[in-house]
Amino acid sequence: MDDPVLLTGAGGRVGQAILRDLADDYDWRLLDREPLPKEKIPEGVDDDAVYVADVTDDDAMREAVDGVEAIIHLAGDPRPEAPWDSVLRNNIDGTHTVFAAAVEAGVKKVAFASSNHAVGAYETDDRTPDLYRPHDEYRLNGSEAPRPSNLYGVSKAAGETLGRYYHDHFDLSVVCVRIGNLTRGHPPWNYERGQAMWLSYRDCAHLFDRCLQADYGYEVVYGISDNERKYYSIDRAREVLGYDPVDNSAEFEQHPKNQ
Ligand SMILES: NC(=O)C1=CN([C@@H]2O[C@H](COP(=O)(O)OP(=O)(O)OC[C@H]3O[C@@H](n4cnc5c(N)ncnc54)[C@H](O)[C@@H]3O)[C@@H](O)[C@H]2O)C=CC1
Ligand SMILES: O=C1O[C@H](COP(=O)(O)O)[C@@H](O)[C@H](O)[C@H]1O
Repeated sequence: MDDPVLLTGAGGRVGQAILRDLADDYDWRLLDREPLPKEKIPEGVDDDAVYVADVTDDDAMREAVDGVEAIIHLAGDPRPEAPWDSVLRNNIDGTHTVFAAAVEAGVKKVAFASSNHAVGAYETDDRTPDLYRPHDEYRLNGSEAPRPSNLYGVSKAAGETLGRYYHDHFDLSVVCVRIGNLTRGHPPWNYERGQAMWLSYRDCAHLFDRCLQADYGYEVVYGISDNERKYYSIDRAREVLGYDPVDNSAEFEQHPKNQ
């Protein structure tokens, strides 16, 4: 990719996982509403490529996307318990502003950070906890309709729909990644749901790298490692994006203290 890539929410966990492995692979433009401390900015990223801005600010977003080839849009309120006023502003309005600025500037593709919480209500009482265990064969594959767990999940489903709209009407390539549970170093201990949807840092960076490199129209994929316990299929991410994860939460089943 010759032209810059804009990373919104660059100072957060997902943004930092991406930059940890891909710092040297792209001409990054980093955006976050919080000023990024030095240690969060990779060497080689100039000060003028770092934007302190809110994604709901139309003018700031217009400036940030000018000349950009692709966007990884992560900025937003990531809390499953986030209240409506926050997800409405940061997640829905912010995502609309990013997509609108993208099409106006002729950006080619946007990878949008959606969430497992867009589909959390598939985890019904009769399916759980078996759903989280290796023997269970139930799979969500990305073609199912959203069934949000909470208002945060509603905001992610809205982001996916905005992506569909901007793809269908403006030919923007959009991939919505329903990210599972990004945890550094190992999956969450004593949390079967978290182990089933674990996304390791290196698989996260690889997945978003594939989102930048692959050709697609509009896609919804799951962003998890190749966990034995999975109830999200990663087949579509493999087929369309060439995603080839290396981690599996089963390799970390026991807390080191209990081994
Ligand atoms: N960490 C995870 O396991 C998962 C994360 N996601 C999604 O991935 C994205 C990133 O999540 P994390 O890195 O975990 O969150 P985080 O809270 O660590 O990072 C989010 C970053 O976005 C910035 N931000 C928030 N609102 C903003 C706004 N209006 N304008 C500009 N910047 C803003 C924050 O300052 C922060 O640096 C979020 O959209 C979240 O919903 C989805 C599923 C799982
Ligand atoms: O979307 C998100 O999902 C993960 C996993 O959800 P959890 O309810 O099982 O913890 C969450 O950790 C993350 O903060 C959130 O953005």
